[in-house]
Amino acid sequence: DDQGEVSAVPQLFDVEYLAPVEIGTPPQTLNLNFDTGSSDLWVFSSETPERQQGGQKLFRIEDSTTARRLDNHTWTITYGDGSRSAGNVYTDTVSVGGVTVFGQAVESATSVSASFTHDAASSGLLGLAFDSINQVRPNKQKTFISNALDSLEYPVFTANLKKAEPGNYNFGFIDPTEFTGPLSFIPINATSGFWQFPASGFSISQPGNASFANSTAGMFVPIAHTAIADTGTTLLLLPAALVQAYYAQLPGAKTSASEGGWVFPCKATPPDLVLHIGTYRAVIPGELVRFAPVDTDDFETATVCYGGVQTANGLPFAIYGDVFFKAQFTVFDVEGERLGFAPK
Ligand SMILES: Cc1cc(CN)n(C)n1
Repeated sequence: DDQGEVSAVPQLFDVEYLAPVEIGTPPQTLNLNFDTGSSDLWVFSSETPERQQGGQKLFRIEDSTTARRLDNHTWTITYGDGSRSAGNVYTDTVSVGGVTVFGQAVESATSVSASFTHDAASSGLLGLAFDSINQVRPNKQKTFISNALDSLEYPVFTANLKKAEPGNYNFGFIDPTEFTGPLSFIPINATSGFWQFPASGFSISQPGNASFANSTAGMFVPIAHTAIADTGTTLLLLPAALVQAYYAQLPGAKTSASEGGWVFPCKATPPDLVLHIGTYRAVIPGELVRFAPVDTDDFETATVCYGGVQTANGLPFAIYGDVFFKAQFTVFDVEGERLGFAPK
């Protein structure tokens, strides 16, 4: 029974986490953005127009003896940040950390939007949400994890992302050395195609004082919301009322039209944010909220910092992105349709 592990390498200020994927015969290794918020595996390829390339490593379809065109199938996708891509469909052999799928749908980009062109490090995405939201037509295709599931020792994958250093995704097993406390599982609602779950609100705790989080002093603010677990989103996007109440505890925090979100004085230490998910208390350390310097390119000299917690503007749900996964070890239980969280 298969098990696999791939390193998840953060890009500048943890904007995204890329992991190596082997495609074709002989294998071509591309670094892809593992995205639990979408369900398409797409790559920059020999079909991507040169004017839309920006130095990415390409999947050279003609060099793979096992690539097969999926005739009359195409795809087009638009992500929450407005980025888009589209193209043709092939099947080929795909391996991630030693887990191999034969006949995986590999979506070749014949068009990508500017933000993809300008992201030289990412050769595409590997979707880890549910098959129902795959964007290939006329026949939807399965994700890598869906195709690999029966070959895995356990029908799960895990995310262990880190601040400013590589983390890892594991396939088919839960590594107990990657987390400290007990795993707390909650059921998810997969009908949306996302890893969707309810959260009941938040409390604040002073940095490094998680026990304070459960005391009465860390008052619980009952702002219930629906969330999705999305490793392809950089930040923690929460309901405006919750974000407002959190930053109210941080002197000097304000929204900035020019920066497009909440900013605060870099010298301030943000309080820990404790998200209440069922009985689980997900502590997001304040130092993860100090996401990136704004007025200079390093924390030492910057006076204004951009928040890792921002408002989920106009979205039907909150998005628990990489800031969340840097603080919480997460088990994606595909067969059980559950999420497991643990401190680390
Ligand atoms: C490319 C991309 C992926 C995601 C998250 N699913 N976003 C917001 N952008």
